[in-house]
Amino acid sequence: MADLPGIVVTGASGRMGQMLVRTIGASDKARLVGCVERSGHAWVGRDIGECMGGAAVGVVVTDDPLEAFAKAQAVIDFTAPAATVEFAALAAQARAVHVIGTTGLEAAHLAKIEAAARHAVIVRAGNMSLGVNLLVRLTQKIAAALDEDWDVEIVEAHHRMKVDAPSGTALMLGQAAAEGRGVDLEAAMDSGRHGITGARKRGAIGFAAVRGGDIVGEHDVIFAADGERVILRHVATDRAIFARGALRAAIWGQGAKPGQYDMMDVLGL
Ligand SMILES: NC(=O)c1ccc[n+]([C@@H]2O[C@H](COP(=O)([O-])OP(=O)(O)OC[C@H]3O[C@@H](n4cnc5c(N)ncnc54)[C@H](O)[C@@H]3O)[C@@H](O)[C@H]2O)c1
Ligand SMILES: O=C(O)C1=N[C@H](C(=O)O)CCC1
Repeated sequence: MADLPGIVVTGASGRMGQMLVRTIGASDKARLVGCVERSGHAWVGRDIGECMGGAAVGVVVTDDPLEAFAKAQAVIDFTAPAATVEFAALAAQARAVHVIGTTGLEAAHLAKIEAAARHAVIVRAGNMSLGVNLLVRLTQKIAAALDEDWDVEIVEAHHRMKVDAPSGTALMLGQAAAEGRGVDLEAAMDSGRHGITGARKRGAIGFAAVRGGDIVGEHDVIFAADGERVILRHVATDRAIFARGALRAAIWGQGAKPGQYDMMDVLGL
């Protein structure tokens, strides 16, 4: 047991944090060695098992990430952009693999993560599920096969608490469509239409976001031409798919050289 990779979960009280604690607890390939929450959070100083309504598991939630990371071989991080940037530097200092699921990262955040990856293994993906990563590959292939008579639209739906849009997954799918077509996503992106928008620009890659209720995550990639449509769809019904992917990435990262990787590397897609 002691030779299994030790994992720290950041944002342990969150929707993904709790799912990760359960997934690692049930795994025979890794062990939970730490849980981090923000300072002032009611769970800090308490056993994570009891916080989640069960028996004590011997892991006390801390607000000191460096102390927690020092005991770990990997950090799994589904929190918020500012926290993730801080954790990237600390995980590199502790020589722990950093698995980043956090979305909504902007250019300045990504530059700091890239800097940390010079000294450490970082696996980052806007979606850690096998199904979505397959969909990304399919999107790239279909976009490469179809010309600009086929309009690409990405429609995503998530729960009412999600704070970023387009979703990380939608951006991965948009990037795949842009790569398939050999264009730059930033130049082709048309997101959040409103008002008198004018007719659709040829070659645009459109994004639309739905937010409501407890939707775990749904993504459609629509290729629409005159007279026909191709629609690729992924529907997540359980956050366990993201947690399983993240744990697989943490274990895979143990043998890797410093650098930044994604789930395509982990899954061999
Ligand atoms: N990549 C994927 O597969 C995937 C899947 C699901 C969610 N996500 C992303 O993961 C992130 C979290 O999603 P969620 O639904 O769990 O959100 P959430 O709001 O339920 O959880 C976030 C947690 O992070 C904690 N946190 C914030 N700042 C912190 C800090 N400085 N130190 C320690 N903890 C801190 C919060 O207190 C909270 O408990 C979002 O960016 C979301 O888009 C990614
Ligand atoms: O619940 C979320 O938030 C999710 N975020 C990821 C995204 O932004 O695509 C993955 C799906 C769930």
